[in-house]
Amino acid sequence: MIKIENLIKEYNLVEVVNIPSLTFEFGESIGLVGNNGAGKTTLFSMLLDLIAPSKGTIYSKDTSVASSEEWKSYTASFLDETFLIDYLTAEEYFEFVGRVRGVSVEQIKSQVSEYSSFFNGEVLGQKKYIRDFSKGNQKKIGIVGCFIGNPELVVLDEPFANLDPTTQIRLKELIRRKMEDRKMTIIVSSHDLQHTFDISDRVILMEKGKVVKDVNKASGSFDELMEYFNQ
Ligand SMILES: Nc1ncnc2c1ncn2[C@@H]1O[C@H](COP(=O)(O)OP(=O)(O)OP(=O)(O)O)[C@@H](O)[C@H]1O
Repeated sequence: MIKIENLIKEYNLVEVVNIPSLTFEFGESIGLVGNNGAGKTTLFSMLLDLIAPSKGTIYSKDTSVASSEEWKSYTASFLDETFLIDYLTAEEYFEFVGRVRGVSVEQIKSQVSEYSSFFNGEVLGQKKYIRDFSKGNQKKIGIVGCFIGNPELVVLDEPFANLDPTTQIRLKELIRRKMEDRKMTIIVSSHDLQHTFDISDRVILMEKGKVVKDVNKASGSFDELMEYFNQ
């Protein structure tokens, strides 16, 4: 579904991403891990055409994301709270996102209601603007907004950060449920190795802009990744 070719991003002549070749298959759940500054967010930003690569191309369904808008119709992402519209209530935001994705108001309401346990009573019916929610609840709104309309590709940057332990566990269940029928590709970056391993078919480890490990959960082991971080 996603094909990365000869991708380089430089800032001030320093390479922060250098990925010669990488593919993500449709229906895969991919975890992206790596220490601070490894290049995870920069990679996501290029995948979502928020920044331009210095060299190379990212293809989504064989079309370059930098030269077409086609991928936007089946892709949803939440990198941080700047992706939200903070002067809307949560309900207004979901309605806005749903309308953009061609989902009817009734369907939006019904889809959003599926996440009531994830929201834990703190998001719906609060009569407050997104900017007035806590960071964790803003994150919940952003994550659920991604799933409205069941896009084919979901990109989440550090979705576990700022969430309380109960919500982290519920998020893992939610992602696993979403992946059950393999009709979605999910790419998640995280500093939480255990959570990443729990929800991913494949874990990719980045270091200084490069992919240094690409572990398939079926054949690789969690210990293999832990060893890297224990050095
Ligand atoms: N606009 C920019 N100008 C200069 N350097 C940048 C810019 N954006 C990112 N970088 C650098 O690129 C490198 C990769 O940053 P990036 O945010 O992608 O890492 P990350 O893996 O997401 O890190 P973290 O886990 O801390 O969020 C870092 O060294 C960062 O300082």
